[in-house]
Amino acid sequence: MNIKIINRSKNTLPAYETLHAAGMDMRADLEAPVTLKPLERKLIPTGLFIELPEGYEAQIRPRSGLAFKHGIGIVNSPGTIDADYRGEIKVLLVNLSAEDFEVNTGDRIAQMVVAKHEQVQWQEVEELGETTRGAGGYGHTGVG
Ligand SMILES: O=c1ccn([C@H]2C[C@H](O)[C@@H](COP(=O)(O)OP(=O)(O)OP(=O)(O)O)O2)c(=O)[nH]1
Ligand SMILES: [Mg+2]
Repeated sequence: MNIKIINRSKNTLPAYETLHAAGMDMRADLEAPVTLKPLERKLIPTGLFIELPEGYEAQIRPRSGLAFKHGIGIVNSPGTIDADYRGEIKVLLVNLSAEDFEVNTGDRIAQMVVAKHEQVQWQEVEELGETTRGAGGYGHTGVG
């Protein structure tokens, strides 16, 4: 499917890095390099603006390589880009390592997955359907 995009960044458009990749890598678009100190979070601009069709969202997800090698995560992971959002897509990185982490323009800082979603209407009732699980949760089936 085609999705309208405005690219005001210094980077090429986000792209799937492999044939069947779910996510397109997103690159930082900065005036100057940004340093994230340990436990610091910063909103990183991408210079990208998109127009998703109704019924679609874009999820901004972390990259596992950055997470594993440098402890870099996304605070609100997965970030949600609404179909009616017309602002710049930004990525809220956090440094969960003990070392400073520098972000430069062009660095692949996150990945974007475009997904379908439903919008539901509530049907308010007094009782819900019975199940074997019932209200059990938070590990009630055990760990082993
Ligand atoms: O990682 C993200 C998450 C959100 N957004 C943009 C697109 C999204 O449509 C909008 C609002 O995001 P969200 O609903 O998660 O934030 P909110 O705190 O509920 O703000 P709002 O009251 O504007 O909905 O911000 C981003 O650019 N990056
Ligand atoms: Mg919101």
